Amino acid sequence: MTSINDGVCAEGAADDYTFAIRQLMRTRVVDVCDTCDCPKFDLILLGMGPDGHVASLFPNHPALKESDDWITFIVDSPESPPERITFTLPVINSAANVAIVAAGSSKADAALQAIEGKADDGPPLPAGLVRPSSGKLVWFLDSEAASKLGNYKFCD
Ligand SMILES: O=C(O)[C@H](O)[C@@H](O)[C@H](O)[C@H](O)COP(=O)(O)O
Repeated sequence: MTSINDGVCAEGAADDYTFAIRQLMRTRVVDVCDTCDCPKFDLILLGMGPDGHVASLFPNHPALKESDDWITFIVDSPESPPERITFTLPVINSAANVAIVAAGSSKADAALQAIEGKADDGPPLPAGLVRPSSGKLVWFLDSEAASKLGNYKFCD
């Protein structure tokens, strides 16, 4: 378990967390992605906000485009707390397995847009940008969160 250093600023915490992950890769606790230098986690488990954010990657935020750093920081999160650190999309998309869990009707529009890309013409939601390059993505939705999806078979 690697905890976030909350005794430093967000930028320092992101650097410390990156260092910790690098150590885990050196000691082979965490694999390296086959196609890039990112860590390859066995499983990344994500919640999704009603706005479609995952991790602390919010819609239209520049952190969504971060492609150099494994872990980045933000100081202007639209949700409290404003200062956060987050895995970047390249790390999430390097995982062997990614699970996104969403429950409740407040997630229905974002689930539709992320999974089917249909809700509006805006840019893709962060959750819709989760596309593991060689891993598996599984969504876990309750019936309310899945209520706007078409053509899906649901298990009980
Ligand atoms: O501070 C945050 O960014 C949120 O707490 C968050 O990331 C959360 O995981 C989702 O909003 C889904 O949460 P629920 O599944 O509990 O609705």
